[in-house]
Formats: sequence, structure tokens, C-alpha cells
Amino acid sequence: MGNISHKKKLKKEKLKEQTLNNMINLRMEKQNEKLKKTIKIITLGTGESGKSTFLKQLSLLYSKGFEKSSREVYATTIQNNLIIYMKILLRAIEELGIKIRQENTQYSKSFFSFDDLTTQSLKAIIQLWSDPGLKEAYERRAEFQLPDMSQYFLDSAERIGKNDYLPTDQDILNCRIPTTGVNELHIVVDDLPWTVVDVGGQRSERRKWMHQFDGVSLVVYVVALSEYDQQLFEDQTVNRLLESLDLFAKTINNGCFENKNCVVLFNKVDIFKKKIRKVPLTKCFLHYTWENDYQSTCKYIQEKFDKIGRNKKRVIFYHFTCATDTESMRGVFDVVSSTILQNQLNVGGYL
Ligand SMILES: Nc1nc2c(ncn2[C@@H]2O[C@H](COP(=O)(O)OP(=O)(O)OP(=O)(O)O)[C@@H](O)[C@H]2O)c(=O)[nH]1
Ligand SMILES: [Mg+2]
Repeated sequence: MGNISHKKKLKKEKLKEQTLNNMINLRMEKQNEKLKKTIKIITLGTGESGKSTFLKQLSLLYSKGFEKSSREVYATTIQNNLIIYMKILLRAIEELGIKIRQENTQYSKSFFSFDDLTTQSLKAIIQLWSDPGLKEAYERRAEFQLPDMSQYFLDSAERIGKNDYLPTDQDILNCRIPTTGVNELHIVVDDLPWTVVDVGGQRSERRKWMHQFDGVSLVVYVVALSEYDQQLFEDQTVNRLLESLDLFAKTINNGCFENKNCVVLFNKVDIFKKKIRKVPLTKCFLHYTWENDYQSTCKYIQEKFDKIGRNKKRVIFYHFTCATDTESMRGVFDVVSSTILQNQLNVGGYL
């Protein structure tokens, strides 16, 4: 009798164990499914901070990169931009009272009649860009609105002006096309499907943002560090870095994100490193009293953002980046990817 009841007890315990195992397996499967669900990342930040460049790099590293047809579209934009940049510079030399060489005045006078890149307009661009007056205007670009990357393209005018010109990856990374609406990139990183959402950062675009906030796993907030001495394109009375700080406060403390980890990219460090040697940070933060070197200014700016974003429910990761440099971005994506994995494991209850 005793033996039978002992056997029954063992059977019952085994059954219980099996049920428990099944339940654990089921839970694991469900959690794995959750982990495999598409990770939605949104890039936010003010206009021209580098959000779309971040997306282009992801596309180069984890997707097919740029097809011939899209290179052709970029070619037209880059060629048109050359005309636009030259007109901006010519207007600036007039407004700033900068003199150019006598022999170049004929080119500057006729330039406003050009709309396309032709043999004539290309010749004028090359001639005018060799003038020290235009270089001086470029150096003073914080006083008007001219993209930093205009120098890269003006230096390459001859190559860009060729009939069979097809932009390189670097040309495309440097090309500025302000985002209107929403762009999405679908990629697989470390076995996980990512949807990366890119929105326009200029003021008129920001009202579209909140429609994209649902289901976001990670916010990547992009700040153009180098813009501390520049004014907004949309409002010439507002400092760009202060606008970014203000926008960060409004965005990151939005109910959708208050318990979500966030990655802040302090971008354009290449320009910032050069600029900070010449232009004091007091251009932006009037009461800044620390040393005006790279380390101290970066620390100060990071603290400003951290003070706004810090709370007990999330972690904010900071990286100093040059979004146009593919190799350095590879390292940044590795960190972003492990941040996401950590987030997912937290959600699944693994950690
Ligand atoms: N030198 C330098 N240029 C950069 C860097 N990141 C982006 N850029 C350039 O800055 C310009 C603006 O970059 P975008 O990626 O278009 O900026 P965005 O944030 O998407 O701008 P919106 O679409 O208007 O919101 C482009 O010409 C880029 O090539 C960087 O780290 N260093
Ligand atoms: Mg963009």
C-alpha cells in the first residue's frame, strides 16, 4: 500500500514538474517573441543636427546603401546646391562689405542669372571660389545662413560639374536635404529587426512628431555641438544650441518617453573641435566661466542636457560623434545596439 501511494506521489510531482517546465518554456517563448518584435527607434533633434545623416550611415552599414537611381537624384541636388551656395556667398560679401578681386567682379555680377550648373556657371564658381574674399565670407558663415558642408562641395566643383558625375558615398553623406514628413529605414541589427524613423527637425516639421511616438523603444536625440555660435535658420534671433536644449527638455520629458532610455549624440565634433579654439562658448552660455577647451566645454554642455533629462526611471547615454564619418559611426551603432538589447531584456524580465 505504502509503495503504491509513494509511486502516486512521485507521478504527481513529476507531472507538476513537467507542467512547471512547460509553463517556463511557454513564458520563454513569449518573451523571445517579444524580444524579436521590431525595435522602433526615432531620431529627434533640431534641423540640420545630423538625424538623416545618422540614417544614411545605418543604411550604408546594415542595408544595401545607395542604389544608382538614388545617386542620380543626389547628383542633381548636389549640382543645384553649388549654385545656391555661391549665390549665398555673393550676397554675404555684399552685406558684410567684403571686397573681391577686380578680375572676379564680372563673374559675381552675372552669377545671379544662372539657375543650373552649366559650363559657364561652373567656370564662374571655380573662379569665384578661388577668391580670398569668398573664403573670408565662408569663415564668417555664422553671421548668415550657409551650410558648413558647402566648402566640401565648392572644393569639388570641377568633379561635380562633370557630365557623368555620380556622387560617392561621402558626397551623399555630406549632402544636405532638409527632411519634410517622415522617413523610415528597415534593417536587421544583431538578429533584431529595427525600424528607424527620421523626422524633420525644423520648427514647422515638429508638429508631425507626436504621431510617431507610439511604440518607440529608443529615442536618439541629435545635437549639433558646433552650432553654439549660430542662429536658427527659421528664426535668426534664436541660438541653435539653446533651441536644441529647450527642445530636448520638451521632448524627453514627454509622457511617452519619461521611462525610456535615450541616446544623445553630440554631433559635428569635427567642426566643434576646430571652432572651440577660436570662438568662446560664452557666445551661447553667457555665464560660462570654465576653460574654453574641448574637454571642459563638452563636459559643461553634457551636464546642461543631463540636468534636464535625468530621472530615476531611465538612463541617458551620451556619445560625441561625427555622423559623416562611417568608421566612427560603426562604433556608435554597436553601443546603440547593446543599449537596445539591454532595454529589451529589461522589458522581458531577463535582467
Ligand atoms: N562636418 C559634419 N557635418 C555633418 C555631421 N553630421 C551631419 N553633417 C552635415 O550636416 C548637414 C545636415 O545634416 P542632416 O542629417 O541633413 O540634418 P537633419 O537633422 O536631418 O536636418 P533636418 O532634416 O532639417 O531635420 C548635412 O550636410 C550633413 O552632411 C558631422 O558630424 N560633421
Ligand atoms: Mg533630415
